[in-house]
Amino acid sequence: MTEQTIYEFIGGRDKLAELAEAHYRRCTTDPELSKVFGTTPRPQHAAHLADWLTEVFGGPEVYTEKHGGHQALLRHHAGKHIPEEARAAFVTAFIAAADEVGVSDDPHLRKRLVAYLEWGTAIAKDVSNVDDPEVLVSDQPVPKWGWRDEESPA
Ligand code: HEM
Repeated sequence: MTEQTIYEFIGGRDKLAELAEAHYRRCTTDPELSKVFGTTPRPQHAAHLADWLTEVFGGPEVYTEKHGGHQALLRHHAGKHIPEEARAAFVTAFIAAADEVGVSDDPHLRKRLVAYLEWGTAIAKDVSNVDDPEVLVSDQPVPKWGWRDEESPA
């Protein structure tokens, strides 16, 4: 039997879309996060985040097909100057959103989600200190995050 991907285990695109929406609501209302995200939601943000998460967690490669892949994601963070408090708040908000929308509390799933978030937010913070998006060049594919350490790029 083929092992389920994290994408399938969570509940596919619909659950990831719910999660992305709940997370993004927190980004524009949380005191630390709204310093970076602002308080006016951008209409496409949650859907694009859901596409990214879909691809990272082993679903269809929709972020690569529709939104420009890894390099595009890096460039979205250029010049945002993300402070450590906001990076940490992003992780906390994502897990709170997962609870809110009823993502499984399976301990291994939750461990892999936190590991992904810590890894991904550290990169976002790092590249956010680059002001010119053109400087951020990547020929890497969108990372895939599996159930085991050796199945992830960290
Ligand atoms: C795992 C880590 C992260 C992922 C997967 C992620 C994902 C994304 C995506 C998909 C976009 C593009 C949205 C669009 O196309 O409209 C984006 C933009 C953005 N991200 Fe992130 N992000 C991460 C970490 C962070 C962190 C830690 C912060 C700040 C605390 C942050 C702040 C922003 C901002 C300010 C934008 C651009 C403005 C906007 O679209 O609302 N991101 N991010």
